[in-house]
Amino acid sequence: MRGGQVSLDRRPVLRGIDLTVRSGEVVAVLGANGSGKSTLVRALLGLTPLSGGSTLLYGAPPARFRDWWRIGYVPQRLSVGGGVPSTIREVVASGRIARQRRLRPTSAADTAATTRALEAVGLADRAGDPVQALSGGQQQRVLIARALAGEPDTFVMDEPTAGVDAASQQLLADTLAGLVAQGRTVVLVAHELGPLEPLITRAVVLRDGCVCHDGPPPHAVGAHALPGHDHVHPHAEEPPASPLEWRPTS
Ligand SMILES: Nc1ncnc2c1ncn2[C@@H]1O[C@H](COP(=O)(O)OP(=O)(O)OP(=O)(O)O)[C@@H](O)[C@H]1O
Repeated sequence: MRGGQVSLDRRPVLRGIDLTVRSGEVVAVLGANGSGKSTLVRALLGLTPLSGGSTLLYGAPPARFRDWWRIGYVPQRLSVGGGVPSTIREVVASGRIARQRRLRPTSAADTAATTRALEAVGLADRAGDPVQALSGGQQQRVLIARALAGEPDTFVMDEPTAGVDAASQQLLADTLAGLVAQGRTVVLVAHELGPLEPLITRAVVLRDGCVCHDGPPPHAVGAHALPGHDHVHPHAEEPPASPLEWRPTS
Protein backbone atom coordinates (compact mmCIF):
# COMPACT_ATOMS: atom_id res chain seq x y z
CA MET A 1 0.00 0.00 0.00
CA ARG A 2 1.22 3.46 -0.91
CA GLY A 3 -0.31 6.55 0.66
CA GLY A 4 -3.43 4.54 1.52
CA GLN A 5 -6.36 6.66 2.67
CA VAL A 6 -9.81 5.53 3.72
CA SER A 7 -12.74 7.66 4.84
CA LEU A 8 -15.81 6.11 6.43
CA ASP A 9 -18.87 8.27 6.98
CA ARG A 10 -16.75 11.13 5.65
CA ARG A 11 -14.34 10.69 8.53
CA PRO A 12 -10.70 9.90 7.73
CA VAL A 13 -9.91 6.47 9.19
CA LEU A 14 -6.64 5.74 7.38
CA ARG A 15 -4.50 8.80 6.69
CA GLY A 16 -1.77 7.84 4.30
CA ILE A 17 -0.45 4.37 5.03
CA ASP A 18 2.74 3.10 3.43
CA LEU A 19 3.12 -0.61 4.00
CA THR A 20 4.89 -3.31 2.04
CA VAL A 21 4.61 -6.86 3.30
CA ARG A 22 7.34 -9.09 1.99
CA SER A 23 7.12 -12.80 1.40
CA GLY A 24 7.77 -14.83 4.54
CA GLU A 25 7.12 -12.00 6.98
CA VAL A 26 4.84 -12.44 9.99
CA VAL A 27 3.43 -9.00 10.61
CA ALA A 28 1.35 -8.07 13.66
CA VAL A 29 -0.88 -5.03 13.19
CA LEU A 30 -1.38 -3.53 16.62
CA GLY A 31 -2.97 -0.42 18.10
CA ALA A 32 -5.77 0.94 20.22
CA ASN A 33 -9.47 0.37 19.62
CA GLY A 34 -10.56 2.33 16.58
CA SER A 35 -7.02 3.08 15.39
CA GLY A 36 -7.88 1.53 12.00
CA LYS A 37 -6.44 -1.99 12.15
CA SER A 38 -9.42 -3.82 10.65
CA THR A 39 -9.89 -1.10 8.08
CA LEU A 40 -6.23 -1.42 7.10
CA VAL A 41 -6.33 -5.16 6.48
CA ARG A 42 -9.60 -4.84 4.58
CA ALA A 43 -8.18 -2.00 2.49
CA LEU A 44 -4.99 -3.96 1.81
CA LEU A 45 -7.18 -6.64 0.21
CA GLY A 46 -9.43 -4.22 -1.65
CA LEU A 47 -12.47 -5.08 0.52
CA THR A 48 -12.71 -1.47 1.63
CA PRO A 49 -12.09 1.03 -1.18
CA LEU A 50 -9.33 3.60 -0.86
CA SER A 51 -10.15 7.29 -1.12
CA GLY A 52 -6.50 8.00 -1.88
CA GLY A 53 -3.31 6.11 -2.61
CA SER A 54 -3.09 2.58 -3.98
CA THR A 55 -2.75 -1.01 -2.93
CA LEU A 56 -1.39 -3.97 -4.88
CA LEU A 57 -1.78 -7.70 -4.29
CA TYR A 58 1.13 -9.61 -5.72
CA GLY A 59 1.64 -6.67 -8.05
CA ALA A 60 -1.98 -6.27 -9.19
CA PRO A 61 -4.65 -3.80 -8.08
CA PRO A 62 -7.44 -5.71 -6.26
CA ALA A 63 -9.92 -5.21 -9.14
CA ARG A 64 -7.54 -6.96 -11.52
CA PHE A 65 -6.18 -9.53 -9.10
CA ARG A 66 -7.17 -13.06 -10.11
CA ASP A 67 -5.15 -15.38 -7.89
CA TRP A 68 -7.42 -15.18 -4.85
CA TRP A 69 -6.40 -18.67 -3.79
CA ARG A 70 -3.07 -17.13 -2.78
CA ILE A 71 -4.72 -15.22 0.07
CA GLY A 72 -6.54 -16.70 3.04
CA TYR A 73 -8.56 -14.04 4.81
CA VAL A 74 -9.93 -14.56 8.31
CA PRO A 75 -12.50 -11.83 9.05
CA GLN A 76 -13.29 -10.72 12.53
CA ARG A 77 -16.60 -12.49 12.85
CA LEU A 78 -18.60 -15.27 11.26
CA SER A 79 -22.06 -14.25 10.15
CA VAL A 80 -24.52 -17.11 10.05
CA GLY A 81 -27.58 -15.12 9.08
CA GLY A 82 -29.87 -15.93 6.19
CA GLY A 83 -31.44 -18.98 7.71
CA VAL A 84 -29.46 -21.45 5.63
CA PRO A 85 -27.88 -23.95 7.99
CA SER A 86 -24.28 -24.86 7.21
CA THR A 87 -22.16 -27.50 8.79
CA ILE A 88 -18.66 -26.78 10.02
CA ARG A 89 -17.28 -28.92 7.19
CA GLU A 90 -19.26 -27.00 4.56
CA VAL A 91 -17.94 -23.65 5.75
CA VAL A 92 -14.37 -24.95 5.93
CA ALA A 93 -14.67 -26.58 2.50
CA SER A 94 -15.75 -23.21 1.05
CA GLY A 95 -12.13 -22.17 1.61
CA ARG A 96 -11.31 -24.31 -1.45
CA ILE A 97 -13.58 -22.35 -3.79
CA ALA A 98 -10.90 -19.96 -5.03
CA ARG A 99 -8.83 -22.99 -6.03
CA GLN A 100 -11.61 -24.75 -7.90
CA ARG A 101 -12.39 -24.33 -11.53
CA ARG A 102 -15.96 -23.53 -12.32
CA LEU A 103 -18.22 -26.60 -12.22
CA ARG A 104 -15.35 -28.85 -11.33
CA PRO A 105 -16.42 -31.42 -8.73
CA THR A 106 -14.76 -31.57 -5.34
CA SER A 107 -11.51 -33.51 -5.66
CA ALA A 108 -9.73 -35.81 -3.26
CA ALA A 109 -7.23 -32.99 -2.69
CA ASP A 110 -10.07 -30.65 -1.67
CA THR A 111 -11.45 -33.20 0.78
CA ALA A 112 -8.02 -33.94 2.24
CA ALA A 113 -7.20 -30.23 2.69
CA THR A 114 -10.54 -29.64 4.38
CA THR A 115 -9.96 -32.54 6.76
CA ARG A 116 -6.43 -31.34 7.58
CA ALA A 117 -7.76 -27.85 8.30
CA LEU A 118 -10.47 -29.21 10.59
CA GLU A 119 -7.84 -31.20 12.47
CA ALA A 120 -5.55 -28.18 12.74
CA VAL A 121 -8.19 -26.27 14.68
CA GLY A 122 -9.39 -29.25 16.70
CA LEU A 123 -12.86 -29.45 15.14
CA ALA A 124 -12.60 -32.67 13.13
CA ASP A 125 -14.90 -34.53 15.48
CA ARG A 126 -17.59 -31.85 15.13
CA ALA A 127 -17.42 -31.46 11.35
CA GLY A 128 -21.10 -32.30 10.86
CA ASP A 129 -22.39 -29.84 13.46
CA PRO A 130 -24.15 -26.66 12.34
CA VAL A 131 -21.94 -23.58 12.72
CA GLN A 132 -24.89 -21.73 14.20
CA ALA A 133 -24.57 -23.85 17.34
CA LEU A 134 -20.96 -22.85 18.00
CA SER A 135 -19.62 -20.33 20.47
CA GLY A 136 -17.86 -17.20 19.18
CA GLY A 137 -14.43 -18.71 19.79
CA GLN A 138 -15.38 -21.92 18.02
CA GLN A 139 -16.74 -19.95 15.06
CA GLN A 140 -13.43 -18.11 14.93
CA ARG A 141 -11.67 -21.48 14.65
CA VAL A 142 -13.99 -22.39 11.75
CA LEU A 143 -12.93 -19.20 9.95
CA ILE A 144 -9.28 -20.02 10.56
CA ALA A 145 -9.84 -23.55 9.24
CA ARG A 146 -11.55 -22.14 6.14
CA ALA A 147 -8.44 -20.07 5.41
CA LEU A 148 -6.13 -23.03 6.10
CA ALA A 149 -8.17 -25.25 3.76
CA GLY A 150 -7.41 -22.96 0.84
CA GLU A 151 -3.66 -23.57 1.33
CA PRO A 152 -2.88 -19.93 0.50
CA ASP A 153 0.54 -18.30 0.30
CA THR A 154 -0.52 -15.44 2.55
CA PHE A 155 -2.79 -15.41 5.57
CA VAL A 156 -4.52 -12.18 6.53
CA MET A 157 -6.17 -12.66 9.90
CA ASP A 158 -8.23 -10.14 11.81
CA GLU A 159 -7.93 -11.03 15.47
CA PRO A 160 -7.69 -14.77 14.93
CA THR A 161 -7.38 -15.50 18.62
CA ALA A 162 -10.10 -13.18 19.97
CA GLY A 163 -12.34 -15.22 22.23
CA VAL A 164 -10.43 -18.42 21.46
CA ASP A 165 -9.43 -20.64 24.38
CA ALA A 166 -5.77 -21.03 25.35
CA ALA A 167 -5.40 -24.58 24.00
CA SER A 168 -6.81 -23.58 20.60
CA GLN A 169 -4.55 -20.51 20.50
CA GLN A 170 -1.57 -22.78 21.01
CA LEU A 171 -2.85 -25.12 18.28
CA LEU A 172 -3.10 -22.15 15.91
CA ALA A 173 0.39 -20.96 16.85
CA ASP A 174 1.81 -24.43 16.18
CA THR A 175 0.01 -24.65 12.84
CA LEU A 176 1.16 -21.19 11.78
CA ALA A 177 4.72 -21.95 12.88
CA GLY A 178 4.76 -24.90 10.47
CA LEU A 179 3.35 -22.79 7.64
CA VAL A 180 5.79 -19.95 8.31
CA ALA A 181 8.66 -22.45 8.27
CA GLN A 182 7.46 -23.38 4.77
CA GLY A 183 7.71 -19.72 3.73
CA ARG A 184 4.09 -18.61 4.06
CA THR A 185 3.36 -14.96 4.83
CA VAL A 186 1.12 -13.83 7.68
CA VAL A 187 -0.49 -10.48 8.47
CA LEU A 188 -2.55 -10.53 11.62
CA VAL A 189 -4.42 -8.03 13.74
CA ALA A 190 -4.06 -8.75 17.42
CA HIS A 191 -4.56 -7.29 20.83
CA GLU A 192 -3.04 -10.12 22.76
CA LEU A 193 -0.37 -11.95 20.83
CA GLY A 194 -0.21 -14.76 23.39
CA PRO A 195 1.33 -17.92 21.91
CA LEU A 196 1.65 -16.18 18.53
CA GLU A 197 4.24 -13.76 19.87
CA PRO A 198 7.36 -15.84 19.09
CA LEU A 199 6.29 -16.04 15.44
CA ILE A 200 6.03 -12.29 14.88
CA THR A 201 8.86 -10.82 12.81
CA ARG A 202 7.51 -7.30 12.51
CA ALA A 203 5.10 -5.06 14.38
CA VAL A 204 3.11 -2.31 12.67
CA VAL A 205 1.37 -0.12 15.23
CA LEU A 206 -1.43 2.23 14.21
CA ARG A 207 -2.52 5.36 15.98
CA ASP A 208 -5.40 7.44 14.62
CA GLY A 209 -5.08 5.94 11.17
CA CYS A 210 -1.31 6.46 10.88
CA VAL A 211 1.59 4.07 11.35
CA CYS A 212 3.37 5.15 14.54
CA HIS A 213 5.76 2.18 14.78
CA ASP A 214 7.02 -0.21 12.13
CA GLY A 215 9.81 -2.56 13.04
CA PRO A 216 10.85 -5.55 15.04
CA PRO A 217 8.48 -6.42 17.85
CA PRO A 218 9.84 -5.89 21.33
CA HIS A 219 10.29 -9.38 22.69
CA ALA A 220 8.59 -10.88 25.70
CA VAL A 221 6.51 -7.86 26.47
CA GLY A 222 3.32 -8.51 24.55
CA ALA A 223 1.18 -6.10 22.61
CA HIS A 224 0.30 -4.06 25.67
CA ALA A 225 3.79 -2.64 25.95
CA LEU A 226 3.89 -1.35 22.40
CA PRO A 227 3.45 2.31 21.59
CA GLY A 228 -0.12 3.26 20.94
CA HIS A 229 -1.58 0.36 22.84
CA ASP A 230 -4.68 1.34 24.68
CA HIS A 231 -7.02 -1.48 23.96
CA VAL A 232 -9.88 -2.19 26.23
CA HIS A 233 -11.97 -4.92 24.78
CA PRO A 234 -12.88 -6.82 21.63
CA HIS A 235 -15.96 -5.74 19.67
CA ALA A 236 -18.87 -7.08 21.60
CA GLU A 237 -21.38 -4.66 20.13
CA GLU A 238 -20.21 -4.61 16.55
CA PRO A 239 -22.37 -6.24 13.91
CA PRO A 240 -20.81 -9.37 12.45
CA ALA A 241 -18.95 -9.21 9.16
CA SER A 242 -20.21 -11.57 6.50
CA PRO A 243 -17.94 -14.51 5.68
CA LEU A 244 -19.48 -14.51 2.23
CA GLU A 245 -18.50 -10.98 1.28
CA TRP A 246 -15.06 -12.08 0.29
CA ARG A 247 -15.35 -13.78 -3.05
CA PRO A 248 -12.93 -14.30 -5.87
CA THR A 249 -13.86 -11.84 -8.58
CA SER A 250 -12.84 -13.99 -11.52
N1 LIG B 1 -18.50 0.93 8.42
C1 LIG B 1 -18.05 1.99 9.10
N2 LIG B 1 -18.65 3.19 9.01
C2 LIG B 1 -18.18 4.24 9.69
N3 LIG B 1 -17.12 4.22 10.51
C3 LIG B 1 -16.50 3.04 10.66
C4 LIG B 1 -16.92 1.86 9.96
N4 LIG B 1 -16.10 0.85 10.31
C5 LIG B 1 -15.21 1.38 11.17
N5 LIG B 1 -15.44 2.68 11.38
C6 LIG B 1 -14.66 3.57 12.23
O1 LIG B 1 -13.35 3.59 11.75
C7 LIG B 1 -12.42 3.61 12.82
C8 LIG B 1 -11.44 2.47 12.70
O2 LIG B 1 -12.15 1.25 12.84
P1 LIG B 1 -11.42 -0.14 12.79
O3 LIG B 1 -12.46 -1.20 13.01
O4 LIG B 1 -10.58 -0.22 11.57
O5 LIG B 1 -10.45 -0.03 14.04
P2 LIG B 1 -9.67 -1.17 14.83
O6 LIG B 1 -8.32 -0.62 15.11
O7 LIG B 1 -9.75 -2.45 14.08
O8 LIG B 1 -10.49 -1.23 16.17
P3 LIG B 1 -10.76 -2.45 17.16
O9 LIG B 1 -9.51 -2.68 17.91
O10 LIG B 1 -11.87 -1.96 18.04
O11 LIG B 1 -11.16 -3.60 16.28
C9 LIG B 1 -13.25 3.57 14.09
O12 LIG B 1 -13.37 4.88 14.59
C10 LIG B 1 -14.57 3.05 13.64
O13 LIG B 1 -15.61 3.59 14.43
